Amino acid sequence: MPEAAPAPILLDDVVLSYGSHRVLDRLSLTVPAASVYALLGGNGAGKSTTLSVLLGFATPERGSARVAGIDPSAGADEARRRIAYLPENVALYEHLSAVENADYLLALSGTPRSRAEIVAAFDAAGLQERAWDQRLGGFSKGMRQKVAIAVALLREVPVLLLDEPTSGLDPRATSDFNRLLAAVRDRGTAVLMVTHDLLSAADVADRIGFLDAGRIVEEVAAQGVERFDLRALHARFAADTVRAA
Ligand SMILES: Nc1ncnc2c1ncn2[C@@H]1O[C@H](COP(=O)(O)OP(=O)(O)OP(=O)(O)O)[C@@H](O)[C@H]1O
Repeated sequence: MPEAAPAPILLDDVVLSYGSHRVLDRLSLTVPAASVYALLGGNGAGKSTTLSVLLGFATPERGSARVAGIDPSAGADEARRRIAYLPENVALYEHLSAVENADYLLALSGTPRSRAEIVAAFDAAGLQERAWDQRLGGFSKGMRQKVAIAVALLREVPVLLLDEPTSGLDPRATSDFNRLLAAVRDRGTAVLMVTHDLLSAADVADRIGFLDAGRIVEEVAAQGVERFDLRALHARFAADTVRAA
């Protein structure tokens, strides 16, 4: 039987300190292809640092990280080519239209696409047609995310990293976003989402991990129709955020 491909996102026993402050403390997590992992935790728990390790901006002093089989601390460019990363506020070119942004970003990443392909991806991401040729200046956070996700879809990367994607989104935009994320997952992408938004995590994640002082203290997987026990999740999350405060 052929060996199963390794999960696109792997952290194994990762330790990382800033000075004497141990920020990631033997952190291990796995995100298989075609799944969404929500990483929850209070302020300072180490969520953004976890993304920095995968992006090759921070190097673990112990343990290992792999992005589609690549060690980001040894080959950051190689790893980043396989990642679409959406920071909390997606950075795009304000004076360019949505299509021009996508065209430019795709050319930069070495994956040029035609206008027809770009607008088809916008359509799939739920960006309304009247926005396609508008400058980004007046776009909401939700619209910017749709442009960025459309670019990610066109790059066909195996890994999507998201930092607080639903902060500042209204409930309708949040639910649109969660639907889009589920569609990206269903195309086979491994999605790691760092968030404080428990409801959104419960809505879209296949697995939720609670990060506290740099280590996963509990992991729960979606099960059955209810998926998660929201009350139990909330109590767990509140315990972590109180400890971090
Ligand atoms: N470059 C850095 N130099 C020194 N300390 C850092 C650096 N980056 C992060 N830290 C510290 O590491 C800890 C974890 O930070 P991190 O940003 O990963 O937390 P977080 O879980 O994303 O928090 P938040 O929810 O507030 O964004 C914090 O105490 C932070 O002050």
